[in-house]
Amino acid sequence: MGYLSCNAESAIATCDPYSWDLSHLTKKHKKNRNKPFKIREFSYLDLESATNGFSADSFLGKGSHGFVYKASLDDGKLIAAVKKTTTISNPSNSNINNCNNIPAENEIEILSKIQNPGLVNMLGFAVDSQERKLIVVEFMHNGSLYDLLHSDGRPPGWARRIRFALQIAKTVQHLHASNPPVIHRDIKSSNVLIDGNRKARLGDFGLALRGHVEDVRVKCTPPAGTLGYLDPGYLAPGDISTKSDVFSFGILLLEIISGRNAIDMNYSPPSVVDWAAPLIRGCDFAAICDPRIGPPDDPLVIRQLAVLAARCVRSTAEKRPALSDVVDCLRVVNKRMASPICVGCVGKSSQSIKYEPLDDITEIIKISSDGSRRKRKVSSVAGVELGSEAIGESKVRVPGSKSIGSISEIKTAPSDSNFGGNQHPQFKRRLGLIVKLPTIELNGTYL
Ligand SMILES: Nc1ncnc2c1ncn2[C@@H]1O[C@H](COP(=O)(O)OP(=O)(O)OP(=O)(O)O)[C@@H](O)[C@H]1O
Repeated sequence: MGYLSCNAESAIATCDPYSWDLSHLTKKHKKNRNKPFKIREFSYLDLESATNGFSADSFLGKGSHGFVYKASLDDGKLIAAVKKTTTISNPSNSNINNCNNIPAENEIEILSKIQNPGLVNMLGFAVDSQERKLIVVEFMHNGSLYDLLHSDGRPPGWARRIRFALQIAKTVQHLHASNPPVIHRDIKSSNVLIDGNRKARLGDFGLALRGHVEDVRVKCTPPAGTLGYLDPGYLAPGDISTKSDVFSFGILLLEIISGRNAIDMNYSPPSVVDWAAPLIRGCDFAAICDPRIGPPDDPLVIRQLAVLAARCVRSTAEKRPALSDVVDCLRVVNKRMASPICVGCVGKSSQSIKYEPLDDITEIIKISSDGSRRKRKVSSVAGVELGSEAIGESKVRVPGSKSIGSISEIKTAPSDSNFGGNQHPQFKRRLGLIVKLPTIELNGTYL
């Protein structure tokens, strides 16, 4: 069994043109930075036997690029998850400057350079006889946030939801603050996994980009992401920025608050943004709360969460907050959750409370309280095929939206006068099918 042993700095020094800027790390992180992390090269046979021949019993789930299995390695001392990709590797794709790395190659390349307690870290990899990559990552004992939010089991309460949101925000902030920055591009609840300590970790770096936005490699990579979470302003390679992750995080936050899918045909409108926007604008914060748990006791908590989500999904990327601001805000909310609330507030609906203006957000909420939308475009998903799933009829639920892989296949549809004149063309074509992204236009802002 081979080992590729390196610590963060030497890994970067040897495999990468960038140097790893550690200046932003905390004392604790700095202590860990010299701790080497090992990327092991497993043999295919090891993984085959560790998963009982990739048996149904070991099967954990299916993604757009392959299957995930639970593996028992090192005589049962190491429990891991093995991601078996279905995409055959093309040797010409493994070039470090290639803009169209297949997800498995990309994930290995990025995760071999970054390790963080907030990530589903890579332990190693293997290659099968057909040159397909298998990625071995830390096993997450408590499944995905998607399953936690959308399964029939007991739904998580507010304290847990806010903790999860804060943990993920901190991890994404860390990625964005790295040198060079890492843009995840596929933040969504099925890529948030819950570990044995009930901590939310971010996984699936198949679409992630590591580099500065002006780097050729980043600049020439086609847009990618998951429908429902994808920044509507991210239409061309050059549109990429960390703010696209902020948009996806905003959708995730709305999902955490409401317990509904990013796109759900059982709701009208199906897009969580279109659905939540008028309610937040009308200060009807209770209406966006997951009905299974109702609003939090402290109405200021839901107000701050809702307004934060609204800021993250603004259509103008520059107006969205940076992840560091998101972390600050969630820290305040998290602290508030832990502190005793004012007795007089309990039981009142959030609408009956008089709010003190917080900051510029108040202005966002005031834009329209009657729910009317100027320049509004009706949002829906029509005849979209995502992986093996076909969505098109109403009453169809989208079970954990699948990533649209490095979507060189997605091309802006030919301009159509009905949808022209808008800064974000609304329609995209994927494999000949028309995909309409969920967007709202209200004088250039979402809310
Ligand atoms: N490290 C892990 N530990 C435990 N379960 C995992 C792990 N990684 C993935 N899974 C399970 O396998 C499922 C599929 O994961 P995968 O990352 O391949 O796809 P996805 O995120 O659901 O979809 P997509 O590939 O479109 O992003 C997850 O939803 C999760 O239930």
